[in-house]
Amino acid sequence: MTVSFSIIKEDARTGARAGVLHTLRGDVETPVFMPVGTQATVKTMTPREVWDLGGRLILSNTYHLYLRPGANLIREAGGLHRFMGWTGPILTDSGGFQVFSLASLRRIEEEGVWFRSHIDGSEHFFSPEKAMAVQEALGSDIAMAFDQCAPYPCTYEEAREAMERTSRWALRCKEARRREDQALFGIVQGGVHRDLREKSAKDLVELDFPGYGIGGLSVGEPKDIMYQVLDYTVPLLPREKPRYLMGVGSPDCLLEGVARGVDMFDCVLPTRIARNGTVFTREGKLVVRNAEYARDFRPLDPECNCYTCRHFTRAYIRHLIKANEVLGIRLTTVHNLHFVFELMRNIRRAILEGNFLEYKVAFLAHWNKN
Ligand SMILES: CNc1nc2c(CCNCc3ccccc3)c3nc(N)[nH]c(=O)c3cc2[nH]1
Ligand SMILES: [Zn+2]
Repeated sequence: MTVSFSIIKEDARTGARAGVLHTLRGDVETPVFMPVGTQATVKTMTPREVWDLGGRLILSNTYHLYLRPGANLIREAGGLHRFMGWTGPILTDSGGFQVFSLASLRRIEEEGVWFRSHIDGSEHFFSPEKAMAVQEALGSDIAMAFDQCAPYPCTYEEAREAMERTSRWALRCKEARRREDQALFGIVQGGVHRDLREKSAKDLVELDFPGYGIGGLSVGEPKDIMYQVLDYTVPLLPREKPRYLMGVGSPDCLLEGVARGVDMFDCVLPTRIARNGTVFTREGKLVVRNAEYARDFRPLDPECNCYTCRHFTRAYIRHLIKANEVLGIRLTTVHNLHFVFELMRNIRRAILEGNFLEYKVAFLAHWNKN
């Protein structure tokens, strides 16, 4: 068995659950936030630092690694784990989303997608079979099906076509599998249309995947629309399988997603905003590069006990960032990753202790203060 899921505790008043994702490279406590390692690195962090902060399952990307350095090179290196020095489990996204969002799209056909590389403009073809071959060369523990994520907004017809193609491609991905040591998760599409989401979930559940991605969200729709779609989509998925809300999210979205029964999340936000000098605090975001912090000798977040907050001040970190010193964005990244991992630890503890709803209300009261 490659990946299995155990539910430890289900919250009595919300859809939240605390669980364990069992993988061949170790167990992962859920709800889990997966830091994004787009180009085989969680930017500015060593694998040891990601692990020490609490990272257990990281995300990488088929599209990026296929283009550079190439799937065959990574296969020759012994696979992605050895190539990047990460011994824990890795989940790879199929590239479906990146081809549609990053590459200059050429043509979508039933067979697959022609696109131009965002790196050098060279022309490439991706299909469900190709996406599976690349993910098997990378050797990730969890591969995502090659899907078509409809943009937001889009017409009902566009959402229906993308959803139906995603279902057909999910079957092709499942049939293209060769590795026994890699799990394949299907991805539910259907835009913001309940009937399309129901059909998508039905198609994918019939294929009996070990876990399910919820795609097509966090693509520009208002947050309350995303929450509404989750309200009716999560219950369509098997209770005993993990649900992965793709591309989400900020602390408030993590809490709202957990409350609706989501187990897995990934988002570039914590690491991306860190690189432009913005950090998470209990009271919301803080843009430490702003002039107001030039003589502020407090830690980024007085309530945080991360390495950055225990040793450095806002004034020092602001100076480093203004001076383009690499240490600056390393320190903000350490803090943001600690913040999100600590949030997920607190969420899981609250579910186990039966006070998740109180924790969520209290956290959001501070988070939305300004
Ligand atoms: C940000 N909002 C959002 N992200 C979505 C993604 C990508 C998730 N993040 C993967 C990643 C991997 C490495 C580097 C960077 C990102 C999706 N992926 C797929 N396959 N399908 C989706 O519908 C889909 C929808 C999304 N919405
Ligand atoms: Zn901190």
